[in-house]
Amino acid sequence: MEKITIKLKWFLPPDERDIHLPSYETFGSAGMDVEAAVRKPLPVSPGEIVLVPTGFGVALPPGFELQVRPRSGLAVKHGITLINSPGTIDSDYRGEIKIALVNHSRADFMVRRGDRIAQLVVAPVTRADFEIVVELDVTERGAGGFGHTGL
Ligand SMILES: O=c1ccn([C@H]2C[C@H](O)[C@@H](COP(=O)(O)OP(=O)(O)OP(=O)(O)O)O2)c(=O)[nH]1
Repeated sequence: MEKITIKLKWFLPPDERDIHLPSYETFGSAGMDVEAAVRKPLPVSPGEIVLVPTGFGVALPPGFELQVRPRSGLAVKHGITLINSPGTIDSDYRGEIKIALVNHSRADFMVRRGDRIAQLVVAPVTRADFEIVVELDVTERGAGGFGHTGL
């Protein structure tokens, strides 16, 4: 398994670094769970979007991104997911990473300090240039899409 090192900077003063660094929960986890660095419990009403601080920022090596993804348990049990899923952390971003939660349930949800609210997946980035052509090559699918093979 490939492993890279990511520089991480706390955005919290030393006496508020009780938040755990993002970490893999099991040997085979693809994502590192990330904790909420809220000072006090933060309610998320039905339909509401909140930006939750994580207390840290990173400098990714060029050629990598971090994808911010929902946790399935929070989504299925509480309707809590990410409004921008998957969020993109660019390799040149130097601000605090924030998690854009949305509450799709009919009940209030409370985000508490240290709650594992999302997961971060390290991913390689491939960039592309465009080559302008007059015609695209012919395929069996053609312009079929959006369920044209049936549901
Ligand atoms: O869930 C997220 C998504 C983004 N970001 C930060 C890191 C990312 O590098 C930056 C910009 O994100 P993005 O490119 O998705 O936002 P944009 O709306 O295109 O803004 P910008 O014009 O600043 O690039 O915001 C987060 O902290 N959390």
